[in-house]
Amino acid sequence: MALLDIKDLKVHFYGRSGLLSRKKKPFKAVDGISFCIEEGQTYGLVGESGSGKTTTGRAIIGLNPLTSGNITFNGRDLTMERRRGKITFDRNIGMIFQDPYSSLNPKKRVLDIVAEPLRNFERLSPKKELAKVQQLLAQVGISADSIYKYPHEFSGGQRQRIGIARAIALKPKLIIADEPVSALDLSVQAQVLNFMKDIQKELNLSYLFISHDLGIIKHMCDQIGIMYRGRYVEQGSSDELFSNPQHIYTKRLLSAIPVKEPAEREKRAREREAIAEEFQTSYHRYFDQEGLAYPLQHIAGTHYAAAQGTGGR
Ligand SMILES: Nc1ncnc2c1ncn2[C@@H]1O[C@H](COP(=O)(O)OP(=O)(O)OP(=O)(O)O)[C@@H](O)[C@H]1O
Repeated sequence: MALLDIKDLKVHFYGRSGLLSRKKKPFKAVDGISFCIEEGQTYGLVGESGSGKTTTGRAIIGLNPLTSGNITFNGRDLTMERRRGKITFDRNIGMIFQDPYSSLNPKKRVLDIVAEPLRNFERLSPKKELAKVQQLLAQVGISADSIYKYPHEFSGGQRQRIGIARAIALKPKLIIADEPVSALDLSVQAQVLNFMKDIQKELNLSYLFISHDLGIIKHMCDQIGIMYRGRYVEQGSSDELFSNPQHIYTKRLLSAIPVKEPAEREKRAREREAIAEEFQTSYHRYFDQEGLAYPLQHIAGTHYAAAQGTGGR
């Protein structure tokens, strides 16, 4: 059984449709996505800004209410438990946020930041709590004497490590990492990503890795879902999606990845032109009149169709 099983997840926000209108029109931030994450694996959610990636992550962790759909995690139906008011947050799901500069409270010491989940879920004596925080900091490569410092005294990469220490404090099985390195310099990005991989092995963690950067997604993820305006256009293994994309939107995203070699750059520019032409001529096959991606079963031969047992390659 998968560690996390998401079925037909919908998160709609309600706002007024116009200044004079009383009718509330739903904004479908997430509109029926399904995927699974296996233990120890990394699942990447990719898409342009506003495609619904963060909303999906927040819904899974319990920060956004679901409109409909089901979340089964670690053998438990979280949707049902939340509906009955039994739980809001599951201690087995941690979160790493995008911006280590704003996600750590500047007024709190490292000790209080990292100890926060422990204080919410475990009642440790001050001595045990101190030892635990020191051990967590050692695990992420921050010296134990940093506990009384404040976030501004650290570099961006160090702050993200402190965020990771907080995320792993309760030994979660799943971490939702929402653009965890996009606010960092390129050289620091690689360090933090490799560190995330190391700690994944050490703790047998699964990641839901949210990013708009396909290069990073390729480096990190086993399975990938491509989102567009709240829906999936395609999902599959990292190898499949990068070597044989099916949906025109995926092809467009891939063709936009920068390349270093001048000869490759020319080839890529030609591919981009061909894809732009295909996009114009076959748009109706992939998108409805409002420009929304068709539910994927409608596209013959996609990875998604195969995964749903409704046909496919
Ligand atoms: N609480 C809310 N109320 C109304 N609309 C919202 C709310 N939260 C998110 N949205 C809208 O839902 C859409 C999806 O947002 P979301 O942040 O999930 O996208 P994203 O793919 O993560 O983009 P980004 O990479 O820019 O964070 C956006 O249009 C956003 O404005």
